[in-house]
Amino acid sequence: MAQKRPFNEGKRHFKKSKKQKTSTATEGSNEEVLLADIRSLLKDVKLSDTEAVTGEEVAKQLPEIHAEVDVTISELSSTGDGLALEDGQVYVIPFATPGDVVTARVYKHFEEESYSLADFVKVVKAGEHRTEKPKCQYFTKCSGCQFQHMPYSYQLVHKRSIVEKAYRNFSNLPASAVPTVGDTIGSPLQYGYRTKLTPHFDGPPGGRRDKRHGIKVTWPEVPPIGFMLKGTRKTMDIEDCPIGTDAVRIGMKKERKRVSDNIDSYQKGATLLLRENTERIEKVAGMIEEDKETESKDEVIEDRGSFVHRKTCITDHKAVSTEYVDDYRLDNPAGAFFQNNNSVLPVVTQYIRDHILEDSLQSKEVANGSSGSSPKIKNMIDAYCGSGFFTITLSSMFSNSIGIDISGQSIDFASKNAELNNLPKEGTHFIAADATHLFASVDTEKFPPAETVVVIDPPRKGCDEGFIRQLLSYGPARICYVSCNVHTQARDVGWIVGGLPGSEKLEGQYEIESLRGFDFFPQTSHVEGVAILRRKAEQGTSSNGASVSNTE
Ligand SMILES: C[S@@+](CC[C@H](N)C(=O)[O-])C[C@H]1O[C@@H](n2cnc3c(N)ncnc32)[C@H](O)[C@@H]1O
Repeated sequence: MAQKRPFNEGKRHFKKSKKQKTSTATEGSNEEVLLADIRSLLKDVKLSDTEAVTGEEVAKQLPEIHAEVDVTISELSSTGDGLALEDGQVYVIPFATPGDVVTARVYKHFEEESYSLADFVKVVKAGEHRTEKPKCQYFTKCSGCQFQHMPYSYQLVHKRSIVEKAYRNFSNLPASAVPTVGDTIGSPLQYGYRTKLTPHFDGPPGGRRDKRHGIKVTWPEVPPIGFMLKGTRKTMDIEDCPIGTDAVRIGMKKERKRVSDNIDSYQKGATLLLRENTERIEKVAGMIEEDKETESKDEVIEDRGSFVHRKTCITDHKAVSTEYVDDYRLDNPAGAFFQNNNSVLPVVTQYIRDHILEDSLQSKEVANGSSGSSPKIKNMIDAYCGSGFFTITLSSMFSNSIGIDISGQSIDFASKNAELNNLPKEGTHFIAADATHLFASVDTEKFPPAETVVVIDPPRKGCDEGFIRQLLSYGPARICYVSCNVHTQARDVGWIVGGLPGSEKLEGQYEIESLRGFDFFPQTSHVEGVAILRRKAEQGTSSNGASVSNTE
């Protein structure tokens, strides 16, 4: 049992501060995001009396490494950790909530940056947001989830603040340029939502050396198969993961058994794929009851109105997985990127449909049922399109679309998906290339910027400057930027609105119309950001491109 010890008690647990090298954070990384939160928490801390008197920085007394301290959590960081401020040092402790008093075991000091990393040991006194019984037996050990002990409503409130802070800390924009962040839209499923899990196992001790020397690798025992043990590089054994869908959880049990039974056939560690696959069958009377009776242990039957969804788990990276978003069918290479929370996808696509044209002449016409002139925005460019998720689910709104993705395999599937969903061939095109080459391929006669919306959904690192520069030169009427990393999204949106360094003439063309998070990842600290931007009206022109008279 960890010993309870109030913070700062007992000198033997403290050591003199030594200068340590500061972390080398990259843009949008966890370290950088955490540092921004730490700096803002420290900002209000006044200099200690001694510092004020001597003008010298006095070496701080910090707990010895591995010492246990009791601290009070004052806030949650954007990385999902509890932050406690004690004597000018911030303690970063996972699995804690604001108001908690927790015992934590310190394992690393960053003295220049005035923060320390610590493992969560136990709750001494629960804060008001620690109300939920975690559904997973591995919670606080596995590194996958951070929030199972918090009510879902509070998770959403916290995720809104993550979006707010991202734009405050990383967009470089004045507060006046950032609209009020909307409430986070929740996921219909808060557990049982992940359609893909990738547990792994490590090779046996000495396995690499044996392999190098041509010796057959031997396994003294079946290794732990699961996810990372929090705060370590070790894999922990995980039998079940309640954020996975039922089909994926069934697959996990089967795969674990298969690997255990065949461990000697592996020469090294491996990552396993568990990807849900859906077969949609038209429902006939009595089918559900019949299917439930004959339902095998490997499948899950779901009643979807006029259809039945038969769900199974794919483990072969090269197989094709199918899922449905509303009535759109999306096929994908099972091992390639596809959104992981199917339950929230109809919600986000409907939101984008409702807002992508807002404020334009077109949306007013649609709302009034009038159609004096032809709709203004007719085209969509889907940058970082993967297997065409946005092109396909938004296709009813546009007559022309073009998608680009660096993965040739995803582009092949995007074309197949367009066909599967009956998108018009002449109006739908996909290119396999780096997104930076996108605008060179866009025919501005077919895609006039004033009649085009660009949807951007890049990987976590965001877009690069080259892409943003070309986007600004092209100048579409509207931009919808979707991202699983709101920090790099904030940086990129900052460039789009405020201009890139050295591109002064492209500054100030855009304004942010709306910003909000969607909870694609319940129980974790991740949030998906959706930012809608519009091109500002040029002088003498309204935002919808119509001429504006200067006379009343
Ligand atoms: C977050 S995924 C989005 C995919 C798709 N929009 C969806 O929702 O399924 C990001 C995509 O960016 C692609 N990608 C990564 N780097 C790229 C680049 N430099 N140019 C174009 N596509 C890129 C990846 O292949 C991946 O499909």
